[in-house]
Amino acid sequence: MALAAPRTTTLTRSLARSFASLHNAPPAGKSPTVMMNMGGPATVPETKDFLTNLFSDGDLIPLPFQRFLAPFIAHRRTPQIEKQYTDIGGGSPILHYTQLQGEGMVKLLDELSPETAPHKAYVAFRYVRPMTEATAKQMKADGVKRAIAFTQYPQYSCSTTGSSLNEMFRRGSAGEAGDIEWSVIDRWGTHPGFIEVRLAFLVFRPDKKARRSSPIRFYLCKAVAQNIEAALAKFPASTRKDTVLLFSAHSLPMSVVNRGDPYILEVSASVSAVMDRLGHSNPFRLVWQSQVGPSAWMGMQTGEALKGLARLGKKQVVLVPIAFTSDHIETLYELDLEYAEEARELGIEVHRAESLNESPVFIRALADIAAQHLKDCGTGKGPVSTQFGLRCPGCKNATCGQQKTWFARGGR
Ligand SMILES: C=CC1=C(C)c2cc3[nH]c(cc4nc(cc5[nH]c(cc1n2)c(C)c5CCC(=O)O)C(CCC(=O)O)=C4C)c(C)c3C=C
Ligand code: FES
Ligand SMILES: [Fe+2]
Repeated sequence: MALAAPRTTTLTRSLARSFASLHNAPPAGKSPTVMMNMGGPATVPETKDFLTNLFSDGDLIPLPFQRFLAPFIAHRRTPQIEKQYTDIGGGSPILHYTQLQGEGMVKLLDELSPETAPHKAYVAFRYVRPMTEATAKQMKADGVKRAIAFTQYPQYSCSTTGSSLNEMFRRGSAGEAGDIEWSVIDRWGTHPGFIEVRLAFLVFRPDKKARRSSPIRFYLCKAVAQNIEAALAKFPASTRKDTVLLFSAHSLPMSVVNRGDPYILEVSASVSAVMDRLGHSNPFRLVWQSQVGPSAWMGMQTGEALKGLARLGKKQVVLVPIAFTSDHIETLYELDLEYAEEARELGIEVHRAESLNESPVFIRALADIAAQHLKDCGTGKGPVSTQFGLRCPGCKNATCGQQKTWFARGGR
């Protein structure tokens, strides 16, 4: 079902997924926006609940006797993961950055899309507070009538974005979020940008070169590329060009890849776009990290790749997290503490490209993506993308089908 032109407004966005609302402003005249993501334990004692919720999610990890096995596995894994969260400063910063990005985004959105202003960001996490259920109830209490489910995972996987949308579908179709008209921003790893919206900004940019190049095509990639350039600058100018860019993304089990999940392709497309933006200044590879459990996962593994590069005589590496927009245990612990240290022992100098975190370029990109989405909805392009409608050819999960139909009808 196509959405009508945005008359009033409610928008809600956040990081991993968000929801924006349009037509009728809620009672206080606010325009709610929700941002959705997996979340991480903000404090160490929340680790066990986080892991229990994560291992209970059949869309992420289908387990036999899941209700019993999930708490058991979580209990066994908790001490090790608690130690990791302690080592990175006492918890995951995902909530902090998601709130910050959401607030920054809606401020810009008020300027970019005044006809749907004022906008407000909600956060809906999958495994920790604020959980999707609680956010849905809050939106109902706030009287939200129109919302955008805005994934904060740039690249789509059914185990991440798909799982969050399934959960919002379960809550929404049960009436827990109230009577909301939904639309979805489902992926944006190489978002084409918003030519019209960007134009004013580009005209006033001091950087004339950028004005005629293509920041409007790869604005997100520009944000990533800036952080790579900053990391590259830490190497001596004489050897900088020999530095290997090692893009590292969370891996996927091969069972997920082999049922036709789009994530691997989409992460690859992001890497390709970033390298285009960098003018292919350096050699690069895309590798995969954070495998869990004994099954086969997508490789090559990041740790093995570093060992291989050392064997091949490489002396300089920039590690680039490419599939998540803020710091988390995989960047702060696995990349910074584990892999970087191992690499140094192997004789490689390693610097990590910073995560997007508070990057104003990135927050601007989020606002552009939402503004363009609202505009598209207003011109009858419909509440979901064309790609969103296609299930994985190997999908046997009935909820995926119901969820896609429900969102394609605007949450009806
Ligand atoms: C794009 C990002 C991610 C994908 C894809 C993904 C798939 C995926 N993850 C697991 C299992 C675990 N993931 C865990 C933590 C975790 N995962 C991501 C991102 C993606 N996961 C992040 C950002 C985090 C950390 C959150 C934080 O620190 O704030 C964990 C918990 C940690 C641990 O026990 O090692 C598990 C377990 C699977 C099975 C999977 C694909 C099916
Ligand atoms: S697993 Fe991909 S659509 Fe169901
Ligand atoms: Fe994960």
